[in-house]
Amino acid sequence: MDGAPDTQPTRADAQREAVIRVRGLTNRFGPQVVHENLDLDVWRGEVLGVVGGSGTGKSVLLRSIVGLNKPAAGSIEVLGVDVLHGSDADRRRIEKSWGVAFQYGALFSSLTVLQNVMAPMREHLKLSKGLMRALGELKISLVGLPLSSCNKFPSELSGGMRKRAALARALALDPEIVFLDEPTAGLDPIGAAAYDDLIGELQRALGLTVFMVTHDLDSLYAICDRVAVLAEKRVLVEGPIEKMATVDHPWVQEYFTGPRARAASNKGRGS
Ligand SMILES: Nc1ncnc2c1ncn2[C@@H]1O[C@H](COP(=O)(O)OP(=O)(O)OP(=O)(O)O)[C@@H](O)[C@H]1O
Repeated sequence: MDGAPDTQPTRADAQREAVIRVRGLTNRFGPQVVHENLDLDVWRGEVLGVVGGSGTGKSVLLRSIVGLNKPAAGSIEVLGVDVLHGSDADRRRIEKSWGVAFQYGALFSSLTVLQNVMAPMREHLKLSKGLMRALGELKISLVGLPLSSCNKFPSELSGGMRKRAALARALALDPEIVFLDEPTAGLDPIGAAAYDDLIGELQRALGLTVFMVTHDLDSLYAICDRVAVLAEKRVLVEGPIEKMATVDHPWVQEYFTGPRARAASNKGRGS
């Protein structure tokens, strides 16, 4: 490994549309530098898996893109809008184009599932209550939750159901891009596989672009079109998962060629 980022644009890249374009991103917390000069493109319609060791800044990257963390330097464009310096109107417009499901759901605990899903509609759309309710129920069905869960509070749901409810809320405004932070963390293997299937199905049916922070090798093999590895404060390497085993870097080697990776790879190929 010569240490150079393996992110040189190819001719195929030039033909794809970057719905997210991150350039020269630097994030610091006091003396700690989390990202330094990080570049990343996310292509329309892909499922991108963002991986890396603990503390490499996967969540900080996600939070920077959706405007919840102010970087020290760099630029971030989502659907052509400058997320860091755009006008308030641009920001509101762009916020309607994405949905975010955080690791622990981050649902409003005092609202029911349906009220949670309706919350972004109340904020961004001028719709009658009846219409919001109908759309909310539709999103709840779409993620495979029974309609009986509409009137439950988050504390009355299982962990897996909470994740689905968070996904329903992320889909509330018919977004083009969905951000998922460790969507299968804490789920049992069957629940995690079912959640992966759901994401894959929704991505295809709705034409979503999915930015997924994950540690889950099964998810990477099952649904990700491309993987971006965060290491050494930047995107060290990106590309199809098959490429990762050839990358000469200790963390990448350990992660992508260990026994868990081999098992996930076999599962992903259906063998
Ligand atoms: N608001 C903050 N204030 C100070 N430090 C922070 C803040 N947010 C994140 N950090 C630090 O930035 C680093 C990257 O955090 P981040 O949560 O992005 O890591 P991660 O790659 O998602 O890790 P994990 O896989 O363990 O979830 C960590 O060292 C974390 O402590």
